[in-house]
Amino acid sequence: MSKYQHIQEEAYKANMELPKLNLVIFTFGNVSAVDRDLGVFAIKPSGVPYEDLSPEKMVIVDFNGVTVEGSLRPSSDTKTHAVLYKHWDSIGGIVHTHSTYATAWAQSQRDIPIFGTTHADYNTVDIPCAPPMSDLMIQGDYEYQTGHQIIECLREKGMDYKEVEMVLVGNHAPFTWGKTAAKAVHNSAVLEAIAQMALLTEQINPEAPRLKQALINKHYDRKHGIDSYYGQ
Ligand SMILES: O=C(CO)[C@@H](O)[C@@H](O)COP(=O)(O)O
Repeated sequence: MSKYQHIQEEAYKANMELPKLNLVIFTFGNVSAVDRDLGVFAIKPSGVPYEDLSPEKMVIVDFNGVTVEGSLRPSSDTKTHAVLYKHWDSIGGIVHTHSTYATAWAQSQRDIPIFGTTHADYNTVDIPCAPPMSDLMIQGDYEYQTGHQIIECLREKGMDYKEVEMVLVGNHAPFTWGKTAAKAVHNSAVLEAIAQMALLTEQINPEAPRLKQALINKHYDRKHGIDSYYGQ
């Protein structure tokens, strides 16, 4: 039994949720799960269809993106995951998809405006869209630079990765994260729903106003505040 079995199983289960939630077709995404004590994460092998996955096929990689265990090549996005784990020390899982609506906002290079309470249940701000990668970044260590582009985007906007657990990368697609791989998948599904609702909102009313601050605070706080009264 591998000493990495627990994160391989966590990553496997989380990856298998992506097609079930209609967040990917073919091999359009990847999930990873980290073990901070061991300094490694388990990630989907590159280009392997979801139906062919198993826990043992999850590749074990260190925070420099170097394979530690596994015979398959890890996801082509491995270095982006590695950079985020290295810089954000409380995240436990990362998801990358090309889910249709979130990706459409990313391709449009637009933050997703906070139009309604669904959005405010999860975030008090517009979902940030990082600028597209420069030629220099693309010609350099592209996936490593993508990680830094995400970190820099949140830093510039004064956002805390512990509060805003989702981002769009301009011209590319979304990345989400969370305390666990399952939470990161949950955040991907939430992001996709918010992205679809925001697009429809703008189509129905191109002048739709952003949600007023009192409602943003009310909805976020009743779910996440110290006086939260959401759920059991
Ligand atoms: O971003 C992309 C493709 O544009 C990749 O994330 C996607 O194809 C998944 O790649 P991997 O199979 O994880 O290497």
